[in-house]
Amino acid sequence: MSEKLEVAQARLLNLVQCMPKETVGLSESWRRILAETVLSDMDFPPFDRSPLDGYALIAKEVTDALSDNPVILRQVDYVCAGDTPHNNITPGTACRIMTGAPLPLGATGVVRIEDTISDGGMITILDGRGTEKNICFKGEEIVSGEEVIPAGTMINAGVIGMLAVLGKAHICVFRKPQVAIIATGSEIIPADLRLTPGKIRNSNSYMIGAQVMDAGGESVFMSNVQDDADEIAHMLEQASACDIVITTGGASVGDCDLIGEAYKKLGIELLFGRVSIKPGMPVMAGQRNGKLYLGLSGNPASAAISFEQLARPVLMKMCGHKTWWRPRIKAILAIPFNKSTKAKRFVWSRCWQTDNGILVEPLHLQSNGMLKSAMVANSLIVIPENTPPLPRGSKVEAILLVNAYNWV
Ligand SMILES: Nc1nc2c(c(=O)[nH]1)N[C@H]1C(S)=C(S)[C@@H](COP(=O)(O)OP(=O)(O)OC[C@H]3O[C@@H](n4cnc5c(N)ncnc54)[C@H](O)[C@@H]3O)O[C@H]1N2
Ligand code: MOO
Repeated sequence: MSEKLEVAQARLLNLVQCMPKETVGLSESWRRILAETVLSDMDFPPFDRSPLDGYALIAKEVTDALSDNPVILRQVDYVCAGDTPHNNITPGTACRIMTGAPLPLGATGVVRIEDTISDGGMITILDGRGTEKNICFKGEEIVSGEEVIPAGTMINAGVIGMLAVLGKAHICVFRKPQVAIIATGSEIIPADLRLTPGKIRNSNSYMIGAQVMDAGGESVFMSNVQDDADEIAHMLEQASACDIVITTGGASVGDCDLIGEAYKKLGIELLFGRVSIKPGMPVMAGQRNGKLYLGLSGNPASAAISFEQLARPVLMKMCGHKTWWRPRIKAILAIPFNKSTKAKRFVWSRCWQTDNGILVEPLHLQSNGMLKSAMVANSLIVIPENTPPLPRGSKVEAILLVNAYNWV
């Protein structure tokens, strides 16, 4: 009996929790998930500053200044970014100021350098309009005490920059789950070896390893093993120091499909043995002492889809993400999809925006042993169970193969 996908997902998600916390340096924090809410202990900017290279002055003195009606001021100071002003601005005076430098006391605006002429310490203002807007005010972005970044945020480039602004050189994040990856199959050889008759190179470990990293986990590559239940059990045991153990191959019903037998040998309790999806139906999950074991199909495209649907949400939860699911869109089939669908089907596809909505095109090669479509897909069409062939123009749902962090 095949488990329904949603039931299988719920069972796995119930089994795992968010990882413990650890502290990392800022430069190692990209793509990690914040485990603390970050407060600011200061205003930002920390002082009123100039957004321009120009002259700080009293704005209302130059409001009407134009080239045929210039205002002449006396320069009393000079301040670069990193300096502090020495003199206050009083009526009739100005301070030459650089971008990012603190505004002198008394200044209420800045005129850009291109709108001035400097001659012997006297500054002619040729255009003073809008001068009062040329100030970045203390605290205009962040006020002291503010909660700037909530726990659970994924640290993208913007967040990393903000953490530096706030002086957070070390931050508390959730540990990355370690995922052991074992390719099983007597036909499998490492990617760097010459092919001999009957053998194929192990592509699954590399592909699943990349999917693990994309979901925020750390891939631990174990040696490949032959179709031998004792050998598989031995490798599973070795791998069980990791947080999750994923195998590929041997998940179906053939004489050489021995993952189930290896689970039995180790006392791993089977959670389910098949899931009602195409591709990826042969996929098993087990648990021992609260640790999750996932047996993905050997067929690369099936393994990739099972990983997407079952392992990825689990890893997203363990990593501390608030959203475990990729974004979904409604789209229109650009070409027919001629197969009928019994079990829920995921179809590698490309979608694009048009003036009349989003169109989506199933890719040509969809076989469970092929990877060409997975290389170029930007989406997966989701076809519900018991759906007849779909004509061009049908409305379908698709999962976007992008990360949802900035989407919802
Ligand atoms: N009688 C039945 N036979 C099959 C069924 C079924 O329901 N009844 N299901 C089919 C489906 S669907 C799939 S998918 C496969 C799944 O088989 P396994 O998960 O047991 O995987 P294997 O047999 O070990 O390998 C399948 C295929 O993938 C190649 N492979 C395996 N490992 C790798 C790797 N690391 N890198 C690249 N390619 C790999 C392997 O050589 C096989 O060609 O079962 C069907 N059969
Ligand atoms: O279920 Mo198999 O994984 O169709 O391709």
